Amino acid sequence: MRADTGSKAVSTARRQFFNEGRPPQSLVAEPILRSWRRCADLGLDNQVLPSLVPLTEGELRRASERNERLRRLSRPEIESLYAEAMQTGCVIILTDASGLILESRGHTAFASRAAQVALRPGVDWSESATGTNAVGTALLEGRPIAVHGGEHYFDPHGILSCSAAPIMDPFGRAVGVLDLSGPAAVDHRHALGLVRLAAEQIEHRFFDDGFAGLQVLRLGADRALLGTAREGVLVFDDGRLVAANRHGLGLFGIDWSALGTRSVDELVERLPQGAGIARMETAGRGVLFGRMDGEETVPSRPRGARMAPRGLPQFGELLLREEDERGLLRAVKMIDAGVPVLIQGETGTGKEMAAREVHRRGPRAAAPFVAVNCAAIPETLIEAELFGYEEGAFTGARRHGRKGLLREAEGGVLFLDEIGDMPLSLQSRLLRVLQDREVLPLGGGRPVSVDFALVCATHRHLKGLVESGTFRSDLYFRIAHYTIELPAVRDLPDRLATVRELWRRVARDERLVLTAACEERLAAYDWPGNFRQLVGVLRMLAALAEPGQPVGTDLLPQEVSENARPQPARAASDAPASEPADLDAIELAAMRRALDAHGGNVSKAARALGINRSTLYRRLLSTH
Ligand SMILES: Nc1ncnc2c1ncn2[C@@H]1O[C@H](COP(=O)(O)OP(=O)(O)OP(=O)(O)O)[C@@H](O)[C@H]1O
Repeated sequence: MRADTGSKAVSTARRQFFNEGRPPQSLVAEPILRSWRRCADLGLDNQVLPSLVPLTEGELRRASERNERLRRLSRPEIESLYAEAMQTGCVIILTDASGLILESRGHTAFASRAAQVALRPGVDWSESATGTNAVGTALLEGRPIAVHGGEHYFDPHGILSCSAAPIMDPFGRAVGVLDLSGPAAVDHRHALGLVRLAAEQIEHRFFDDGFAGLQVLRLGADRALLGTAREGVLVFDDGRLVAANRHGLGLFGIDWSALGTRSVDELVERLPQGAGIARMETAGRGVLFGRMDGEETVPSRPRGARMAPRGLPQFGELLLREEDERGLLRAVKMIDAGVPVLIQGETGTGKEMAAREVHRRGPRAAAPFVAVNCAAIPETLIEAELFGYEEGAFTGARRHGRKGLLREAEGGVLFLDEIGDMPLSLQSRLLRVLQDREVLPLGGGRPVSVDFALVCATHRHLKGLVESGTFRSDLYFRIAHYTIELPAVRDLPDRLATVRELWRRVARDERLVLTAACEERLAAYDWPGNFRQLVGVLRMLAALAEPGQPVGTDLLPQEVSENARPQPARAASDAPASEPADLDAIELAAMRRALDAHGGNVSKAARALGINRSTLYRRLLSTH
């Protein structure tokens, strides 16, 4: 249990530990105290924050490249936590295995405060460099941890409240840390649960790439967990356990040290044969359900994740309107014919997802998809990033020069996100490349011919930018031959169905349900951050949900529950979601009212309604 980390208890603990040199008695949690001791042993002075010099842009880029897989697998979780971060004024941080911050996303106001205490990309947050902190301490302790305010070793870090979970690869190595950090003054009670769950999802994704030639067993005490991130995964090489996730190890009460030493028959009587789920007898752990990964039998992604939802048009994983689906199918043909595609839409409407899917379906699928966010790269660097440079082109240039992203997209698709933010000078250079199909690297050298298909995206009104003179009209006409406008969530024709489908994907457990009222509020909200924000909120609800206990409106972020536009038609209650006939809805509403009138006493409400207690229970709890 967490010790009382109220500021008074922590101040007393700090005084005892740092000023009086004696161990504080149960005023801070054991892991925090252990960490303080480690830092003191290293000779760190809690009042003097060491100067933490961030990596240079180039060094950080190389560190990011080395961690490309971690970043790729973490991206969906970071996207999902983004909504939470924006609502609670936090930032999401991804670090490498040593605690070096690779990425930080979220609330800009807090991000700039955090940067003042060096909580920003390129800085080392290992415990030995930065004292007790969620990232470094989670890495050393090997488990998720929250560090609030004064629990940080260094005094200036008292402004932070951070929750972090290490990300373990299938071989039990910590490959990074996911962290949610915010102001110490705000109560971030769900943060630790959210990062723990997100880290679990990322760890599960490590198994998606497959283990050629090895036997991958997916198992759980409940067959419904198979195919979700909560399933156990064990990988055997010639009968020996060589890789696993935490759940798989937990099912047998073993840890990572079992890798390489345990054999399959020490764990299960025999592996499931053939396709489908089998009951498995285990050595001393009762009956489990399991199935083997096989080419045709077991999809590596969660079951049903790609199933077309009833009546909702889809393009890959994107939910959209029928006309958009048709438009994107045409975009694949455009790419094939060498015509650039422009995708417009508000933030979070799936522009990048759409571009990736267009690439995946097109003739260039086997070649790279290179995404460049024109708004995220500093103006001074974007030219070098895009066009590459020769050795010694400018101070700080790499020894052997750099190829540039345009050439890295050779044969594939170049995705220029936020093209509306591209500086005018670069627009002319890009236009020249598109006309000549040649790139001239910075610092001279010979022009190099390039072959890539171009997909651009923007949330801005590009035509308006042309009219105001901030976007070149000739470039506009070059890239906007074929334009698609992705819809905002509020413009979708069936928002309830969209909410339900996204919930099905996010919850991945049929026992997790939303009440009808909750669904309706979600469908009625305007979602300025569109799908990204909606998916983020659904993930948060899924993290809080308990199987069999419908998630009600009380768990919705205030912003959503207060600003949902009232839906006409049926009166929604906080009873489990279903698609009731009107009579059902009326009946449920009556039951709700009776319950309210009797202070939640089911016996009294049943009596007032003239039905028996078990009928009322059943009716209220039924999900269909
Ligand atoms: N149409 C959609 N259907 C389902 N999920 C979506 C859709 N669009 C976006 N998402 C979700 O939102 C996240 C963000 O999507 P994406 O990055 O493609 O949006 P974007 O329009 O490129 O955003 P931005 O303009 O901010 O860069 C995705 O990871 C996904 O979870």
